[in-house]
Amino acid sequence: MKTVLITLGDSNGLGPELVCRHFLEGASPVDGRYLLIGPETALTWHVARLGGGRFWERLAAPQQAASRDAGVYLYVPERLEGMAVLPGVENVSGGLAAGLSLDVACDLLMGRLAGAIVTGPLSKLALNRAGFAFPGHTEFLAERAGVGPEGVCMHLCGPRLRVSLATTHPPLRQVPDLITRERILTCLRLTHGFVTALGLKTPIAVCGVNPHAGEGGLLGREEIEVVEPAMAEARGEGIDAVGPLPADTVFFRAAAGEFSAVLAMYHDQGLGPLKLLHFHECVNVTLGLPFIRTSVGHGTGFGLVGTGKADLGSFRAAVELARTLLAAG
Ligand SMILES: NC(=O)C1=CN([C@@H]2O[C@H](COP(=O)(O)OP(=O)(O)OC[C@H]3O[C@@H](n4cnc5c(N)ncnc54)[C@H](O)[C@@H]3O)[C@@H](O)[C@H]2O)C=CC1
Ligand SMILES: NCC(=O)COP(=O)(O)O
Repeated sequence: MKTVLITLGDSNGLGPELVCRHFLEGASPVDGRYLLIGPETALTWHVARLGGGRFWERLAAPQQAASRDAGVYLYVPERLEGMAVLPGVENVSGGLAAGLSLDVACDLLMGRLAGAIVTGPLSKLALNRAGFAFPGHTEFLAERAGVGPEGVCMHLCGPRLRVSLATTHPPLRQVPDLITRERILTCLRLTHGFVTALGLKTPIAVCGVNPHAGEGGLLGREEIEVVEPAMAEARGEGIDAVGPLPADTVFFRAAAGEFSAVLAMYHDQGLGPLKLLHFHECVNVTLGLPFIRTSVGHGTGFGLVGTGKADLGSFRAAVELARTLLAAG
């Protein structure tokens, strides 16, 4: 049995609350071995508010999980012991909790003491203010896994729409220069591998960079000079890729079932449509890592913490997908 790690993410964000609700409202007995990583104070705050009981067993060292039965375990990194939590408040402590927890998780994953990680949401700003110079989990995990940001592809999936991103979190001004032939090819290979593993056989659609996919060069030349050559190379490898297609209509077609996934060129081009359709059920998967990583599609939702209004769907879907991918080997 392989361990699934669950990092609480920002200790003041929605992560700890969703973890508590997932296990308190979930089926018993627990369907696998889970190791939670983060400050216990964040969990006890929510358990008290929710009126539940303690549902985890505390471990002195995270490596101990590997020899335990199915159940829910908790490891608290030393510096997070007894840490004060301020649910709903974005501060450096929340970023520190997220960063230190992720660090421990990476050691376990790279040491093959766990097979998958489900990450609770973190604040990119708080993470950086706490001294972790990464734009998000994706880049953090890629570096710690030794594949680097160029070796991974951010992918978010829901029941009808699946979207990969050619670029992750750069400022928009930098995007065109980061869309290279190699980058598109890497994302197409990784997306193809993922949709094939899901048993999907329809083509992958590739978005244009410019309005109307450049309109034959009239509205921009990236499609002709970069995207099309990369796609031709991908097709030579047996990847069924269609496009570049105008991004204003491709998602509508994909949601209707025409494509297995859409490769979008940048964050908001792909995630706006995805979240419009699947906000409460989508899962963020990092393709290209040597282990499985899934996450909620939403962020820290500071304003919702402790109100009881947060939807649990995306978190539940993230855990379920991690388990499915783990079972598939
Ligand atoms: N995987 C991760 O760690 C992610 C982290 N973030 C980070 O989260 C922070 C906050 O980002 P925002 O843009 O405000 O996005 P957000 O997803 O936290 O919030 C956007 C809107 O959705 C609502 N919302 C969020 N989660 C919800 C849930 N489970 N149920 C119902 N409503 C929910 C919020 O109340 C807000 O109105 C930022 O620092 C961002 O970078 C954002 C996305 C993913
Ligand atoms: N909008 C997706 C997102 O920001 C995910 O970031 P990451 O923390 O998973 O890298």
